[in-house]
Amino acid sequence: MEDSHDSSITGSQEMESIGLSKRSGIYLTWKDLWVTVQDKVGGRRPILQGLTGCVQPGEVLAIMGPSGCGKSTLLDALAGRLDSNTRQRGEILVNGGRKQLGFGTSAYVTQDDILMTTLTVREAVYYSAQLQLPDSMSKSEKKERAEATIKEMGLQDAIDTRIGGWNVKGLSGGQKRRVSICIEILTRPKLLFLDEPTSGLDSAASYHVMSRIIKLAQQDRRTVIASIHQPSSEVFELFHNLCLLSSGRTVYFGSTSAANEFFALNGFPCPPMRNPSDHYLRTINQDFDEDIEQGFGEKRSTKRAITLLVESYKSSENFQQVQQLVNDIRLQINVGSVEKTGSQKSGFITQCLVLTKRSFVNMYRDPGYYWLRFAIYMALCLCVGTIFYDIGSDYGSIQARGSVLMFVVSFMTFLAIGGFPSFAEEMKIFSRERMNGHYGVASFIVGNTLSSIPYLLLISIVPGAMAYYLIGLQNGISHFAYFALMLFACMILVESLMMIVASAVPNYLLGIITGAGIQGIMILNGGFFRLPNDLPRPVWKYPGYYISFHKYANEGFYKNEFQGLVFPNLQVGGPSKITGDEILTKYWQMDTSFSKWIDIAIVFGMVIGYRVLSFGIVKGMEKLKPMIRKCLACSAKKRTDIEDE
Ligand SMILES: Nc1ncnc2c1ncn2[C@@H]1O[C@H](COP(=O)(O)OP(=O)(O)OP(=O)(O)O)[C@@H](O)[C@H]1O
Repeated sequence: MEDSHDSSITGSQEMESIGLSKRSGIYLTWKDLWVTVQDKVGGRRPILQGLTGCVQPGEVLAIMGPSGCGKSTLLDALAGRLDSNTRQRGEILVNGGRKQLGFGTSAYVTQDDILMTTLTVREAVYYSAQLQLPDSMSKSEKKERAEATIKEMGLQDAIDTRIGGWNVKGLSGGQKRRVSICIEILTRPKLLFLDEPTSGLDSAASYHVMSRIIKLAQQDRRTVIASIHQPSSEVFELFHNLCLLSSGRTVYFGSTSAANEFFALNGFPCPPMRNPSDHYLRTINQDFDEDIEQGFGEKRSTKRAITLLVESYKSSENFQQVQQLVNDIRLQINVGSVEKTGSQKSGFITQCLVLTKRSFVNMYRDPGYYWLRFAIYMALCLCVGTIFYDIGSDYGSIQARGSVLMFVVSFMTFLAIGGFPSFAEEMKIFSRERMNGHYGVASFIVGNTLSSIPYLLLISIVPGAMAYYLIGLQNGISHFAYFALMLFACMILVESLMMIVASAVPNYLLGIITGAGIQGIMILNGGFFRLPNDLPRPVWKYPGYYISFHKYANEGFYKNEFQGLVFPNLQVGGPSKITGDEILTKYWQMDTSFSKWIDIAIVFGMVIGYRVLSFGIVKGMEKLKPMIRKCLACSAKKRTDIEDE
């Protein structure tokens, strides 16, 4: 049976091999592609083992195989998105050259639907259109493109339905999948990667979605690669070529129509009335190793069946043809010919405005972002206001004022951490959109900052006023204005701190713990629990004291409250009255040589510093990841060369 392998594949491929250089579109080839990860004992475990293949304009390639066989890894490797802990070896060429796939050239639809759950389908796609499509397109053109794409994906009936999340039931899983696809095909990219585009869709929806994607591919000679789990026979037939993997090895690469013949000739004919793709997957799934029925009533173990098929493919004429085609593409395609379809994206100002608006709407609709916090602040301020009600101006009120202000600086600002889960969700969306090049890091930071200002102002003013006037802190609107402004500055600072944490620690539970820990240290260093002069002095006071924003916030709040007031002095032997300035220097050991406005300016300066730092971290990570991967690939290559010698 094995002798007949070559002849079984001959003639089954309908790949182009002549006149490639005259063709437009994207030719993607990969040759001897290996991807490895570190295993538990310090060695390297291969995920992809020497894969070779190609995909051409107008074609849709299906990557299939059992769960964990490396489908997503192959997609990620081809799209240049592998994790930094993986190492890649082999050659991936775009139109015959080592080109970076940029915005407008390629798009990637991830397996998880990371969408803004508070938006409707129309809003999600339209905001995305505004971000991705160039400023040269009018608003109405962008709207039209968004609506046409929604229609293409069969979502017109759900157009005004919210995507839905933990608090609101919205779209079904399959509809969310289609929204994700809509967003990525808005720019009509020349190369499209789809990770499980039909997961969660029923067979009719899968068919319609895939046939629309295939139409898109053929319309403008787009190149499409999709990993797919369990296509129905109708969907399977839509694909032009199939890359069948098992444990990172190629079992079959060639036209979908010839796969049946390949399996039959190797002794695994597809039984009548069975979906061919189900048959292939069952034949090569070794997770539940069972005997596979071979032709003529014979049975073989799955492992043996896979080895046989892999070896058979390697020695087949089909494999030679694929290699030949990969070489032809490399030699004939003009390296510089990567066309960019929508390479022009919206400008910085448009991105900032759209992101501000989108984020503002999301914050308004997501109760977990600010509204819950607003309610808690109201309750807290009512509590603080009643506990410290009408604080008076006797000697005992000095300590009480200090305590209540410290509570405001530490706990009330600490609570800003509560919005972190919602913020982490927004960061996930940012990461997906950023990976696909929809907009820049700076636009995101500006958008997030501007959209949060109205909510933070509201929280500082309304509950703040309730607490301020119930307690009876220093009279005068300018004093209250300073109090509210400093509270606002502290809250936006904590949010900026959490932005840094989220850039470095994307998991929100870990993020909350990290953020809470950092704030705990800062509170301790703020100069209240241990007065400034009593702090240890390794070099110049305790360094944490200067880094902690609580120091400046405390100073600002205290100066605002105490300066201008006079209290009776009950200390034996002292004068009968004590001024606010004396309290600041003697009791609280604060530096009064500069004004409270300097303190607030320092806090606002820290806000800017923190936001710039998060920009730097995100940018740095983006730059660092490819560098690390490049270095690792180089060292892996050197090691292999040495081993070969
Ligand atoms: N960055 C990584 N670090 C460690 N292991 C990884 C990494 N990426 C992938 N793997 C492992 O490689 C194997 C293949 O993973 P991959 O996600 O590519 O499979 P898949 O075929 O897409 O699976 P599924 O169909 O279930 O999504 C899995 O065992 C996975 O755990």
